[in-house]
Amino acid sequence: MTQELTITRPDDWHIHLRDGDALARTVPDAARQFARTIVMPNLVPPVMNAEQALAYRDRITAQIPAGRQFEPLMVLYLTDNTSAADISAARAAGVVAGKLYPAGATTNSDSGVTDLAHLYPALEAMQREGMHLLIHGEVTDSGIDIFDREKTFLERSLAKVVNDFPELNIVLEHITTRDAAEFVLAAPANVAATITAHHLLYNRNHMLAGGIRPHYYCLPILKRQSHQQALMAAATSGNPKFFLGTDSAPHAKSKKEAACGCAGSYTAYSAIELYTEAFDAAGALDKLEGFASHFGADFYGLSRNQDTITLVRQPWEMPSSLAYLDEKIVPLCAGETLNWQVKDSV
Ligand SMILES: NC(=O)N[C@@H](CC(=O)O)C(=O)O
Ligand SMILES: [Zn+2]
Ligand SMILES: [Zn+2]
Repeated sequence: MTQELTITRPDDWHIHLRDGDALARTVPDAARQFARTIVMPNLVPPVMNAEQALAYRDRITAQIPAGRQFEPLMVLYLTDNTSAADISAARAAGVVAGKLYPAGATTNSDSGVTDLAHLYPALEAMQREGMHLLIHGEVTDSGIDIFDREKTFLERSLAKVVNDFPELNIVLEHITTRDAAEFVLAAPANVAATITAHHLLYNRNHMLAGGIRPHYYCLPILKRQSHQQALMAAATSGNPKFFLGTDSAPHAKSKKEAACGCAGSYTAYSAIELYTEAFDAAGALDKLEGFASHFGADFYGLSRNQDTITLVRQPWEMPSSLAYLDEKIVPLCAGETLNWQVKDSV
């Protein structure tokens, strides 16, 4: 049995750090493991131009613990009104990607795109400037069952975007279905996907059987076990189209444990340990480094990290809650025993 595993330091290609006082929790948690993170722009109000992205980046970097190397990579929130000029200005400011939220699909997506046709000038500019397109891939049609919204998005929208922008680098974020994994596999090399730790470890039974467990509630929602298995197969396949994106999405305890709870699971506290747990269970620890530390950087055209982290098999208990804003947040796997731990990480 492997007792210790040293890998290139990983990056997180999809994270929600939030803003203001939340950054004191989220930035140190992420920086403990990751060298770089792709920072989601769904703030209130969203990060819609270069100036806002730069100001947000400064608020994040102010929270990096002394002595840590951590680079937030900024993302523009795309709206119906995002212009080619907005894209050029963002690119010039170092923004690496634009994020497509179909309006109403998820947390803070009200300003998102109502019709893809509105986005075509921005997508043309992104393709020209070499800026990546990141997608929350779900339809918002209330007539479509929530468990089918990702699959329907592939058919109704993604196929057309991939076809119309052959030079645009596209990341289908936080995939949750066999259909999405197959779509990405069949697509050209400019289409990739991130996979979360929770979609590898869990399926909808964990959320709904024997009681409703709100901390597993995230979007796109957990699917049936056969989809979980397909995601595990994709993540451990060694195919560089699939890489790590935690989608760690903090919501305070009272907002999760509520009659109408928020969508999002907080995994940043121990994300790499959760992924290691999943890869270990699949007997695929040798595939973790590519997925967590190489393929994302390669897809973004960035150099791989030079330093390493070491994971040790040493059981520990996830705290039942953590300080967050002026209350608490419940990390995924609260109170449970995890087998893997990052060595010397504090
Ligand atoms: N994943 C989630 O359930 N929630 C995310 C938004 C998102 O990534 O869709 C959030 O910002 O809370
Ligand atoms: Zn999303
Ligand atoms: Zn997200």
